[in-house]
Amino acid sequence: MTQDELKALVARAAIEHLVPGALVGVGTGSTVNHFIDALAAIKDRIAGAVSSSVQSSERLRRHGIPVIEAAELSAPLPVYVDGADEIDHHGYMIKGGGAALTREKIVADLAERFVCIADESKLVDTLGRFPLPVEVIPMAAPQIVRRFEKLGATATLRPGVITDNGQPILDVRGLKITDPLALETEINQWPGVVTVGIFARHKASLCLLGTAAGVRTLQF
Ligand SMILES: O=C[C@H](O)[C@H](O)[C@H](O)COP(=O)(O)O
Repeated sequence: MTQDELKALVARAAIEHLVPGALVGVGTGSTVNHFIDALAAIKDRIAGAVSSSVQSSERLRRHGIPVIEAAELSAPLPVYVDGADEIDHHGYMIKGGGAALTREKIVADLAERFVCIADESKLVDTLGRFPLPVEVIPMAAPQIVRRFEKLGATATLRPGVITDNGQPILDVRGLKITDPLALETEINQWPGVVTVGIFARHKASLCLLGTAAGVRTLQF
């Protein structure tokens, strides 16, 4: 199976984890695009979607799936479904390869369960091979770059990319992520950081991993 077929496989499998009649939180990316397409087939069985990006909202609406603003929610979402750039054996993730990390973390924070859908190439022993995305306030970018240098890493602005929130993204290479929770907490405290793409406080509850042998379910 191709990587894209594995993504489609886990996207379809995620439908089984939704709560009938409820809203569903929807992430962003190529794997989630397959999930949105699968959602279209059962749209009468959900109340609608809370989206994490302009891109996902547009795709949801094209399928006739109602999109509800996160700010309008008065109760938690039972489930949030999203992809990842990397996921480890604890359910900790790196996200933001598609620059949607801030809204993804906001919607994930509204949900009781995070169902990660990914092909098997995303499973790693230690996070950090994928460059860590960090959304930043532009005037703070140089000092944030220097802070990463002190940690032995290199941070560069992602060329030509501005997020849905109007901010740039730094991609950080060479970072040792031995303790994702501690590193997420530390980077969150740096002035000018909007969102760091470590999802440790908002880790996956479950991962549906696409493998050549079928869907492998990891519980965390
Ligand atoms: O900003 C983008 C998101 O964090 C995506 O969920 C992540 O990049 C994975 O995307 P894909 O499913 O395209 O590999």
